[in-house]
Amino acid sequence: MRLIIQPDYENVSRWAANYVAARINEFNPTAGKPFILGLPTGSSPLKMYKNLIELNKKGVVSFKNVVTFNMDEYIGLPKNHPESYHSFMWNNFFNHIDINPDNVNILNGNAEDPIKECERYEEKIKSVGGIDLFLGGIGPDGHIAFNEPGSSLTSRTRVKTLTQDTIIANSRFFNNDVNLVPKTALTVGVGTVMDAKSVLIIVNGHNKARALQHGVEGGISQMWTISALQMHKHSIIVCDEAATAELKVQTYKYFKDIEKDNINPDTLIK
Ligand SMILES: N[C@@H]1[C@@H](O)[C@H](O)[C@@H](COP(=O)(O)O)O[C@@H]1O
Repeated sequence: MRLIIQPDYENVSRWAANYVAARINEFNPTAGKPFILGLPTGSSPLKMYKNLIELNKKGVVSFKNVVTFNMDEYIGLPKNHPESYHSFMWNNFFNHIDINPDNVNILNGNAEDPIKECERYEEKIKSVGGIDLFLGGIGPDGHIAFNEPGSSLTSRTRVKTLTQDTIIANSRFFNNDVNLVPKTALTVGVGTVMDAKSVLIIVNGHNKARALQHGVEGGISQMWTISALQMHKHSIIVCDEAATAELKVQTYKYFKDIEKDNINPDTLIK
C-alpha cells in the first residue's frame, strides 16, 4: 500500500483528480475498451470531482469512454431525494462532464428485490471485465463504501445495516436529525473493492486520523475494513497532514521520504 501525504485538502484533491485523469489517459479508452471507474460519494471526494470537472472542461481528460460504478446507495430514499447518492453523483459530477449516461451504474436502493439487485450489480461489473480503478473515502470508523466494522473482508455487494456511528456522522446531511438517515444501504463488498485492479482512497481531516492509523499500521481486521487494502497489490491512500495525527513518527517519515518525488500533483499529467 502506498501512502501519499499532502499538506492539505486542496492538494489531496488535486493529486487525486490528476491521478485519475492520468490513469484514464494512459489507458486510452475506446468505446470497445472503456475504462471502468469505481466511484464514491461523501464530502471527501467533492473537491476531486470539482477538479475533474475542470480538467474535463479544459480537454485534459474525457469521460466519453469511461464506465462508472458507484460504491453504495441508501435503501428507500427516492432517487431524486437531495441526499440520495444518485442525486449526489449527478449534481456534483455527472451533469458537468462528457459522460454517456448509459455508462453510469448506481445501485438501485428502491429495487423490489434488493438481493437480486446486488447480484445484478456484481454480474454487471464482471461482464465489463472488472473495475480498473476504484476510488473511495472512509468513515471515521474505517469503513469503505458501507462496509461497517465487522463486515467480512471477502464480502460482495449486499444489503448492510448502518452503525449508529455512521448514522450520526451522516445526519449532518439530514438536518442533523438521526431519524431522517436511512438505516440500511446497498453497498459493494470489501471483496468487490479488493477485486479492482487498483484502488485510490482519499482520507482527509483530523476526524479520520484513527481510521488512517488502523488502516496503515494496524493489523488486517474486519473491524477496520480499510485495512484490507494492505493485501491489495495496487492500493494508494492519499491523505492530508491532519489525518496523519495518529501515525507513528517513523511511519510518517518513511512515507514522506519514499514518496517525495511523487507528491507534486502537477507532475502526474504528462
Ligand atoms: N458510504 C459513505 C462512504 O463511502 C464514505 O467514504 C463515508 C465518509 O464520508 P465523508 O467523505 O463525507 O467523510 O461516508 C459514507 O458512509
